[in-house]
Formats: sequence, structure tokens, C-alpha cells
Amino acid sequence: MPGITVSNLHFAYPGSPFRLRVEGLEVAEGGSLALLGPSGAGKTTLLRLMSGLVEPEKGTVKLGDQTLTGLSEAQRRAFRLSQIGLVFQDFALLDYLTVEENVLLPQRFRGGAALSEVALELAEKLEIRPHWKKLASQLSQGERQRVAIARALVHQPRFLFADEPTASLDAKRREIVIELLQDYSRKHGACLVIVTHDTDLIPRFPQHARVEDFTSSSS
Ligand SMILES: Nc1ncnc2c1ncn2[C@@H]1O[C@H](COP(=O)(O)OP(=O)(O)OP(=O)(O)O)[C@@H](O)[C@H]1O
Repeated sequence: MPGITVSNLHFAYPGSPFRLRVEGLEVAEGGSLALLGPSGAGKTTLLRLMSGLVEPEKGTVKLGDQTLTGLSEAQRRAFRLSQIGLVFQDFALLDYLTVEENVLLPQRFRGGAALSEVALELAEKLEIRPHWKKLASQLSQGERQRVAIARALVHQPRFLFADEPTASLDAKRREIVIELLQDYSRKHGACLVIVTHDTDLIPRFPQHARVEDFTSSSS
């Protein structure tokens, strides 16, 4: 089954000189891609386009057999809920819910909130099990980041998009997280796309793209 295929993608924010153009970019099934580049280069924008959170002006994004571009917002949301895991740069946790509730939240939207073995295994590996019943508001930044990663993986998505997933972690936990994400991708044949500033991670991602090569500030 095919992985991710981006073709002839054009994007601009209304009223902004920033332009993103990607002629072609592919991630094989079970493959990993790192999006690199300085602050403001367009990494998050490309990640959001690839995951269907925003629509391009033209061009296509295909995840597996599904062409995302052209789907309605509701169709893209349904596809995201079942097939995509997202780790947001700001984690997007709900502070008034516990760690457990945050991790299981996407499952609730899918119509079931059972505490699965997968959730508990992720909690152990990501060292958030001791915080399981705490409110998200009571966590450190690194703990919040690991909760966001558990939430993105709990439904075992085929496509995983992670925006700076190690930015708030110490070196030991950065290793745990990268190992976990790449191991998950290999074992499940899932595509992994991460945004990172961390040049130490480049050797771990033989396939990487410099996003500034796709962008300009002229029309
Ligand atoms: N909603 C928006 N409306 C207009 N311009 C935006 C919007 N979001 C981002 N931009 C601009 O688009 C460009 C790319 O932003 P983006 O967030 O993709 O960069 P980035 O490489 O992820 O940056 P960082 O590493 O700082 O997170 C920047 O110039 C930014 O100011």
C-alpha cells in the first residue's frame, strides 16, 4: 500500500507574502521523514497541509489510497480521527481533564473510551503512568508533550504527524520518544513525519527535507 504522496502543492496565507510550493514529496509506507528549517520557514504549515488540517490552493496530498485534497471538512475530520495521529507544537491538551481522559479523548470521539492495553503500554513507555489521574494543568511541559504523543498513538494510526515532538524533553526522554515513534512506524507500516529544529536528530532521519527549499516570500 502506498504511503504519503504530495504533488504540485501550492499554498499561501491570505494577505501574506509567504509562499509554499512542493513539486513532489513522498514517504514510503513504514518510512520516516523529518522536516527541517529555521523558525518561520514553513515546517508547521507543510505538516498541516500534509495532514489535511489546511487545504492547499492547488495540488494534491494523498495518504495511502485516499486523496485528502478535495474532501469536505467533515470527510477530512473523519479520516483524521481514524487514520491520523497528530502531535501539536503546543500539545493541545485539555487542562481540565486528567492525563487518562486526554489520552482517551480521541477514542471518545470515535464512540468508545475503554482503557486499552495499548494506552497503558504507551503510558508506561512514555513514563506518564505515575501522572495518569492528575489534571493536565498539573504537568510539566515535558510531561505534557509525552501525553500528547500517547494520545496521538493510542488508536494506532497509519499516518503520524508530530510537530517538534521532542522540543520539551531532556536527552534521555528525547531518545525514548524518537525510538518509540520510529519503532511504531516500522512495526505498523505507518508513515511518520516530524518537524524538528534538533540537528542531532538528522542522522536518525535519512529522509529529510529542508522546508526553506519549498518556500519564498514573493508571489
Ligand atoms: N495563520 C497564518 N496567517 C498568516 N501567516 C502565517 C500564519 N501562520 C503562519 N504564518 C506565516 O507563515 C510562515 C511559516 O510559518 P510556520 O509556522 O509554518 O513556520 P515554522 O517553520 O513551523 O516556524 P517555527 O519553527 O517557528 O514553528 C511564517 O512566516 C509565519 O509568520
